[in-house]
Amino acid sequence: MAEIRSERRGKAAVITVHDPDRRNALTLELSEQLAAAVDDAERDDAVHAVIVTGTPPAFCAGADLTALGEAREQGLRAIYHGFLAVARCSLPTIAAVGGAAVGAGLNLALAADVRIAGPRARFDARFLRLGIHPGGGMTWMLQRAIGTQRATAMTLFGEILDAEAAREAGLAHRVVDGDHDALLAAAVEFANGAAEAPRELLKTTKRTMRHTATLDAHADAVDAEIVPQVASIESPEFAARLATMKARIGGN
Ligand SMILES: C/C=C/C(=O)SCCNC(=O)CCNC(=O)[C@H](O)C(C)(C)COP(=O)(O)OP(=O)(O)OC[C@H]1O[C@@H](n2cnc3c(N)ncnc32)[C@H](O)[C@@H]1OP(=O)(O)O
Repeated sequence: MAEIRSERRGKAAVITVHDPDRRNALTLELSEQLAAAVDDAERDDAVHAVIVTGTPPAFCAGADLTALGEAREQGLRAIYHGFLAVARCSLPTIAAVGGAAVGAGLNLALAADVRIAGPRARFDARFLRLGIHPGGGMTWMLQRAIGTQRATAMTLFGEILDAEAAREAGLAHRVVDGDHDALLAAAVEFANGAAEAPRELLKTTKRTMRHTATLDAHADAVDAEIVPQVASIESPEFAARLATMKARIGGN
């Protein structure tokens, strides 16, 4: 049965698009469930990071082709609802890409902060070859992720990147050898890097990063960081951690 599966692994929420027989193609129902699963994870105070993946062999084959011909603005926006929830998630997000990420499936991968690829990952913009204009913010996300030249190669020239090419382009942060379990284990281990940080601080810092990425001047970034930085120094969480650190290094 096509469904979104959600589980907790330590402080990571693992959200899986599960419809392997149809290569995890996004229906309206799956997109709706995906958005709900991301919202659930954000509401769960035990969750510090969100991992999205697809049941092998594909990551996500994009929009459901059987319904795409009938889709108009509302339908398209409904398909995008799922990966846009990933894109606006306040917690750090990882896409564990084990197979083909095509069209809206590439968007789902791009919506995450970090992509970890398995050896069979393939990143395929596809839209134009299908005769459809890119949507869901792909032209924006892809240029931000890998720059205009590489984004143009994928979008206008149809270049498909395998795992290694994606890593070289900076589209994949890491490539992990092995099967889907190994990929997921690596994604969970990576997510553990966010487990020790205070949850609210993760969220504030992610918000700051989004903002400073839009700034031109270094000095404006210093200004943007100073208020949340002072707030963090005034927090009981910092006082406790500082005391622990001082005790460990032998200070007073
Ligand atoms: C607004 C958004 C627009 C977009 O997202 S544009 C992009 C739309 N997506 C596509 O064009 C991708 C189409 N699919 C593929 O290219 C391939 O598949 C894959 C590379 C993803 C995987 O290849 P392989 O592993 O060889 O699988 P297989 O034999 O092609 O397909 C297996 C079954 O999966 C169904 N399927 C695949 N993609 C979709 C889809 N996007 N929507 C609906 N069904 C899909 C097929 O039909 C078939 O089904 P059956 O076994 O019954 O013949």
